[in-house]
Amino acid sequence: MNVKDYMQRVGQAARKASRAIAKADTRQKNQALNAMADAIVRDSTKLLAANQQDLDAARAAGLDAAFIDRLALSEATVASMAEGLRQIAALPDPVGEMDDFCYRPSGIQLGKMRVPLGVVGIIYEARPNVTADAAGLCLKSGNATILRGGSEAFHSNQAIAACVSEGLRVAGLPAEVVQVVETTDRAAVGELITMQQYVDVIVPRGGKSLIARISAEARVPVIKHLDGNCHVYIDDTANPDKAFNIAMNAKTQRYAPCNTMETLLVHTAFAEFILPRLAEAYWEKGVELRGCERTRAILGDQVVAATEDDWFTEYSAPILAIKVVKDLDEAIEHINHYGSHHTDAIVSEDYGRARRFLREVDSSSVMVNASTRFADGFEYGLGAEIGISTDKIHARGPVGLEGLTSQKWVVLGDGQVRG
Ligand SMILES: NC(=O)C1=CN([C@@H]2O[C@H](COP(=O)(O)OP(=O)(O)OC[C@H]3O[C@@H](n4cnc5c(N)ncnc54)[C@H](OP(=O)(O)O)[C@@H]3O)[C@@H](O)[C@H]2O)C=CC1
Ligand SMILES: N[C@@H](CCC(=O)OP(=O)(O)O)C(=O)O
Repeated sequence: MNVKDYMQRVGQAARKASRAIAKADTRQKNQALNAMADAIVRDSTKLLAANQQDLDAARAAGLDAAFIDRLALSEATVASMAEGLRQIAALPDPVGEMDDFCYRPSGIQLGKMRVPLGVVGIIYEARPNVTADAAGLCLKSGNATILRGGSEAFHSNQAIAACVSEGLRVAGLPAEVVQVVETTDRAAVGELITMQQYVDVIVPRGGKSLIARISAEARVPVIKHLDGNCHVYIDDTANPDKAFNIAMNAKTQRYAPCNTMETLLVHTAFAEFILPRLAEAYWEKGVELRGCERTRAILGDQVVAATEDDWFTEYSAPILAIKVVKDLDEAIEHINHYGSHHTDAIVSEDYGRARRFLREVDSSSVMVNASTRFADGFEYGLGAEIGISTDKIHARGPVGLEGLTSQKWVVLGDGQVRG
């Protein structure tokens, strides 16, 4: 396959399809979403067989447990993919919503209309459910999409793509509204991020290697969905049970997701009290601890000495960095310096400190007395999510339908001219 020619054809077709989907009515889009869900349920055996092919290859390649966990489909996850599409169908259609109308002194009436972005290219990890979620959200928000999932999920993604195509066909929409790239060649990513004439925005979901390439080569606007180096800061006013439960859940509920805590910060006046209880529970779950000098003084040599690199690291694994900090200022400074502007939480009963944390930590979700694992489109009531934007533009944090649209100005007059 000549990847350049192939991607040019994909881009051209997406641009054409974006015009059709932008004007499709809500009933037609919902029909497509429900038909996709029906096809996924009907073809679940085929989807699981395709996924098994991917899993066998991933295991043979020695990929780790967290990776396999992301890649694996089960009857339950296939059912929830279909359910996700039905939930997207049930959400209000944002396209064409008009608001903020007012009269200007000139007599014109001014407001805003919500519109699709156009063609959205999404590059994501080997997690097959993203194919269905992203296809559904882009469709409902009136966008055409080009999906490039992780190569290890190739067979699963192609099987899901067949169900998506069927849904589009049943609703009489062009098949090119959702295209799943049919090659694992990374040259396709290079094309996707430079086709300004066909692609309006790129959503890269991934880690360091993807970030490096996007930063160096992208010519299309980007909404970055990058790594999650998330923190929990336990203040000395924290309720001990809340602190314990949140710190455990944020690290151990699942190790791979980007909203999992990677560094725990603890106020110096609370460290001797809370750290031994936490460490025991982490060790029981097999979590390796890497700590600053003070942490090691409290917990002993079983804690590996943390290096400067640890504070920057997203382990995506049962490893946790721990740092004892002097006060809230040091915690905020640490998070803003070493973090990835994804999701950070404070555990505190002090209203003023909690408010400062919310205001001063520069991350897409800031939380008080809650686990970072809540940073998720479904948990936030968006139905599903494209991912978690670590950018600062209109789409920040979990991105759903609204994040896939923008607004244009609408002017209503009855003959006014500018004097
Ligand atoms: N903010 C968010 O919403 C999310 C963030 N993430 C982050 O993603 C990371 C985990 O995912 P991981 O599996 O490591 O993801 P990777 O970054 O390895 O891969 C993600 C996608 O990017 C592609 N890719 C990676 N490097 C390149 C490159 N140099 N050129 C072209 N394509 C490239 C991959 O393709 P290929 O298959 O060829 O490797 C894959 O499709 C973590 O850091 C996690 O926090 C994950 C999910 C959501
Ligand atoms: N928002 C999702 C996580 C998204 C994400 O991080 O994906 P991944 O890194 O592939 O596990 C959740 O909370 O499960």
